[in-house]
Amino acid sequence: MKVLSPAKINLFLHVTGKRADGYHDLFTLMCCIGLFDELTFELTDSGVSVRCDHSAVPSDASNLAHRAATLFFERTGIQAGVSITLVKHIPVAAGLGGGSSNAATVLVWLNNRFGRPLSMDRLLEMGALLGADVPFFIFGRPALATGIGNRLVAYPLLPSLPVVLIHPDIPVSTGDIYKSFNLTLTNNKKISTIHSFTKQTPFEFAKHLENDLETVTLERYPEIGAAKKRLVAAGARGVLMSGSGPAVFGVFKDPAAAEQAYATIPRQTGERLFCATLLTAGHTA
Ligand SMILES: C[C@@](CO)(OP(=O)(O)O)[C@H](O)COP(=O)(O)OP(=O)(O)OC[C@H]1O[C@@H](n2ccc(N)nc2=O)[C@H](O)[C@@H]1O
Ligand SMILES: Nc1ncnc2c1ncn2[C@@H]1O[C@H](COP(=O)(O)OP(=O)(O)O)[C@@H](O)[C@H]1O
Repeated sequence: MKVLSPAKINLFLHVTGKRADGYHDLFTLMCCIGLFDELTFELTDSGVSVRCDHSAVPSDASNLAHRAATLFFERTGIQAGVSITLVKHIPVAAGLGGGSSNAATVLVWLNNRFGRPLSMDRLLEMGALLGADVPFFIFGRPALATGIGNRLVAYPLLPSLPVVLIHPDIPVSTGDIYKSFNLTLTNNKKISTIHSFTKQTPFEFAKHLENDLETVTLERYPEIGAAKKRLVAAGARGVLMSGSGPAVFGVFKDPAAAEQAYATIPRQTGERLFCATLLTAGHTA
């Protein structure tokens, strides 16, 4: 049984506070895009195993797909196992949520396969134990997220536009970026502006695309700013880094403009480009 597991982008990401546990509170708009990993499931009598073709992704019990399946069997008490084959197409540690998406896909698939022993609320709770982005992928629709990214409200007003992604070949650790983030640099001006954006506010690409974590990454990795400039030069209506980076995306007015940009943007060594569409109608894991 083959299932697709999508990437996400953050159309805005505001860091609104730092919590006692070291995590950061966010206000972010997330949407899946049509760039997918592939998971194949085979049910077994017992045990969990994961095979993954990507050298930067573990195949042992630390793989997020493995952790998700183990958690599912532990929490439900179901006596069975699963063998998962994972083919990665989503760049790893890119700010595109690939591992979190895989974990969500596993939880939702197993839950459906075993007759839904877990409610949506339970699934969301379990997802949050695996990673801050996992609940969003379980939720499955464009969403405004608060808390550490786990309190979700559907956002229905995103137009289904195409994006071109550039993934510069730079290793970026989400934890490191948050650790270096200076809350006071970005926070003061914001709180009222941020809270005026609700699920009824139409999204304006010229106005709302903003990611506080760029204050860390653009300074540290000039390649990210340079990639944004190439997207602008190729005609993007707006450009932004996704999540903690290093992937950046440009939003284009139609598929032809995106394909033209994808074909003509000059590539740097090691970098990968992708064309994908915002999955505004949601996706099913
Ligand atoms: C930045 C975002 C935006 O969507 O995405 P990515 O760049 O990872 O895709 C998320 O906040 C990342 O979510 P996720 O990648 O699931 O984070 P986790 O594995 O839970 O956390 C990795 C580390 O980042 C820090 N962290 C994460 C989330 C958060 N709201 N505040 C934090 O300070 C913590 O130090 C944590 O140990
Ligand atoms: N199934 C998985 N897919 C991708 N990365 C995984 C997976 N399981 C564990 N990881 C690890 O999680 C880290 C973050 O990967 P990923 O989810 O792709 O990035 P991001 O947090 O930037 O969205 C990587 O260091 C990777 O080795």
